[in-house]
Amino acid sequence: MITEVVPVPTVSSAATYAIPGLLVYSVALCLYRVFFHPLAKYPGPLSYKLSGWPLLWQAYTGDRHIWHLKDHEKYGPIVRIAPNTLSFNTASALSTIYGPRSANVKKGEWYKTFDIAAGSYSSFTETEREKHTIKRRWMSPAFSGDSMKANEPLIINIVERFCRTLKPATSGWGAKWNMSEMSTYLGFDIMGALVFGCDFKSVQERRNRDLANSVLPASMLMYWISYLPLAVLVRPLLRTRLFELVGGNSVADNNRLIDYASGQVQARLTRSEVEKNIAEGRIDFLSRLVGVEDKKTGWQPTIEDLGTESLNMINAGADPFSGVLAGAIFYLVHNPEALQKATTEVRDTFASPVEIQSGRDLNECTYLYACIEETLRRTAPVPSHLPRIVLSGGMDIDGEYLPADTVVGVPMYAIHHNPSYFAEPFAFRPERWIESANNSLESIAIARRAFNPFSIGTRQCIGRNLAYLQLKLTLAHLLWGLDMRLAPDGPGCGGGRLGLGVGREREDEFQLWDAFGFGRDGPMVEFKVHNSYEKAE
Ligand code: HEM
Repeated sequence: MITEVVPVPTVSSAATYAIPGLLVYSVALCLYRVFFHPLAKYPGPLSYKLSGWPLLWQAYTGDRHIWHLKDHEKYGPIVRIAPNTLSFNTASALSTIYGPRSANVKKGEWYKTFDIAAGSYSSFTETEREKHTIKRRWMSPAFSGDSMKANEPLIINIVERFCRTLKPATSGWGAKWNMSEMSTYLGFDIMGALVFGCDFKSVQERRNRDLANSVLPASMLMYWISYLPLAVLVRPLLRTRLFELVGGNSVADNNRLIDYASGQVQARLTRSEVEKNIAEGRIDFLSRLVGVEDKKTGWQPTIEDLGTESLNMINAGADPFSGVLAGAIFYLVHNPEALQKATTEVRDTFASPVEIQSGRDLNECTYLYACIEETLRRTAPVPSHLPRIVLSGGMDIDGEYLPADTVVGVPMYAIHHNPSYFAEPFAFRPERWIESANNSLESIAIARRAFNPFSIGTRQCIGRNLAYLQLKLTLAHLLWGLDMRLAPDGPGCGGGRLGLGVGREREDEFQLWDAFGFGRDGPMVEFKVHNSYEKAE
């Protein structure tokens, strides 16, 4: 009997077909992306049009915001920054994309990786609009005016402790402090107290600094990983040992933070426990969220929802505040005239530190407020895009029709340094926010339209008022009690310098390493006790 021999494909014969096939596919894809793609007509470097890898690299290095600014300077208000992504640098695009509830966009794929390791999406990363509306409703009471008022004494207490830690024991200038580090601990202590009701004292004691120090590296890691073209494949690996081995300390840190948050949730699992806590005066944000049912839909948070949300409040709440505080101190010590004006205003307004609290007097510190606004402009904590994806039906932005699935965004650092909205954008000028003979209401309104450190619209920061309160209270207490100056050997730390990288040359610019919350260092600052501080004690 003759048996028919069926040829078995060998590795080499498979490669004979696969390699040319892959080459043809790649060439066809490149040609399509450059010449036939719906975004083909928009300007941008060729490498951006071909693949998303340049964007990923920029996110990985922390330089993305600088690239966006440079690309807009070179190519104009609309730049194609990845095959499917457009960046806009106009106030009109900002309000079209992020402003109205009816805007035909939702949060992009990027968000689906950021905090999924904790088991659920938070109000920050939820991309589905209806689900987000429910979560936002759920969170709102924690951020209400009443809640702010109830929590203010707690914040003031932690801020006063912070000032006492920085205060030198003698009458001269004291030790130098790295204000990025100290602000990180302050931000963590405040959010730890508000969210979990825990007094970490990481400003004063080293024992809990590991947890505080893990927030930013974990966020920076997840920031660029979420831009991986195949991030969807990475998501299931995020909590595995393999990922810890590959990602190193930042992954381990992220996991430790997740475990801490879920431990706190476990401790409050029943509403009756929570009621007991509240009765005993423990009304932390987490306690407000446990066991609450959405009246309109009947939705109730799962354990994972609670864990992710509390983690999100630490990530989203602590670090942006800390970065902005360090930035404000950087700009004040580098701009003695502004420091002098803000200090005089605070000291003239308040006769003693107990008077420094929310209310009319604090609101009337207009120069202090202008310093905060100017810092938020220069050091927006999310310096690049908040990516939004166009939904079915497409949408018009700045007169351009964009089809569904296009990713769009306005990079904050670029628009905050756009001279069409901010004259001399690289100057620290709090005066630009105050009406005067040299600064009309109209030029302030133009600036305001492009100013969006907390984003705008339905997805804008829920902690905005809390963040302003924290910034005002901290700066007012610091300026009231202490004189501050750049440490004599401090120049160079925190600012730009030649050799630090393209766009990082300005010595008087606080350097940001792009992420959600940004990487930073310095300034190195010394403090001296102001007379009236001594009298008040
Ligand atoms: C200076 C301080 C802060 C800045 C500049 C800031 C900035 C932002 C920005 C730009 C967003 C929008 C993110 C996006 O669209 O992807 C956001 C969202 C958010 N922020 Fe803040 N933030 C600050 C402080 C806080 C604080 C203190 C909290 C309190 C927990 C907080 C909680 C949140 C939450 C929960 C979201 C998600 C909101 C939503 O999508 O509904 N942030 N923040």
